[in-house]
Amino acid sequence: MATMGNSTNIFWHECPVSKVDRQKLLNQQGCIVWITGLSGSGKSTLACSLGRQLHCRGKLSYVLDGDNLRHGLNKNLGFTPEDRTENIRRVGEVAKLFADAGLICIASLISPYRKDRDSCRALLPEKFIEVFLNMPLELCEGRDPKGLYKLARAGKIKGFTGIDDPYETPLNCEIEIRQEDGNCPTPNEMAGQVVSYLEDKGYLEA
Ligand SMILES: Nc1ncnc2c1ncn2[C@@H]1O[C@H](COP(=O)(O)OS(=O)(=O)O)[C@@H](OP(=O)(O)O)[C@H]1O
Ligand SMILES: Nc1ncnc2c1ncn2[C@@H]1O[C@H](COP(=O)(O)OP(=O)(O)O)[C@@H](O)[C@H]1O
Repeated sequence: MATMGNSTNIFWHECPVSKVDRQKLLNQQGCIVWITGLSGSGKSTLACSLGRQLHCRGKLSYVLDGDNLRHGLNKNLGFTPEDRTENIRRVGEVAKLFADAGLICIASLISPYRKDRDSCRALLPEKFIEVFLNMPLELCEGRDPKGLYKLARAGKIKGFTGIDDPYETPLNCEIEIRQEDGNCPTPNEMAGQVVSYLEDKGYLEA
C-alpha cells in the first residue's frame, strides 16, 4: 500500500506479460527519444522523418508532438513556466508508458527548461535519448512557418521561447544536430543520425 501525491491507499498491480516479453515480440527496446529545440528548429519534421525511417525498418514508434498534445491531453495548459513544466511532466509520463509498451517513443516539444527535461530523464534514465536540435534563432525566425516569431516581435505574443522566454540549452544530450558549414542537414539526414545512434546502442533489436 502506498501514498503517491494526492492518492492514498493505492496498490501496484503487476501484469503477467512483461516489458521484456513485449520487446521480444517487437524485436526492439522500448525507449524515449526526446527532441528539444526552439520553435521552427525542425522538431516535428525530424520526429516524422524518424518515425518513417523506423517504420520502414519494421520498428514500432509513436510520435508525441507538443503542438498536437496541446489539442487534447494538455489543452488546459498555456505557456507560463508552471504550465510548461506540467506539460513536460505529463508528456514524460505518457512517454514512459509508451516505452514500457515496448515502443520507440518520439517526444518532440520545445521543453525549454533544463530541470523539466532532466525530470523526464529521471523517469527512465537508461532509456532516455535527448536530441538537441541546435539551430540558431535567426534560422528558426527566418523560417517562421506559423508567423509566431513575427507576432512575438510585435509584442502580440508574450513569453515566446527565444524572444522573451528562455531556452536553456542541454548540457548532456546524447545527440546534437547542428548546421555544417552553414547548411542544415536534410530531414532524412537528421533522422539517419538518430537511427544510427539507436542501432549502435542496440535499441533496434530485443
Ligand atoms: N509562447 C510560446 N512559446 C513557444 N511556443 C508557443 C508559444 N505560444 C504558442 N506556441 C506554439 O506552441 C508550440 C510549443 O508547444 P510545446 O508544448 O512544445 O511547448 S513547451 O515544451 O511546453 O514549451 C510551438 O510549436 P513548435 O513551433 O512546433 O515548437 C508553437 O507553435
Ligand atoms: N532539416 C530541414 N531542412 C530544411 N527545412 C526544414 C528542416 N527541418 C524543418 N524544416 C522546415 O522548417 C519549418 C519548421 O519545422 P518544424 O518541424 O515545424 O519545426 P518545429 O516543430 O521545431 O517548430 C518547416 O517549414 C519545415 O519544413
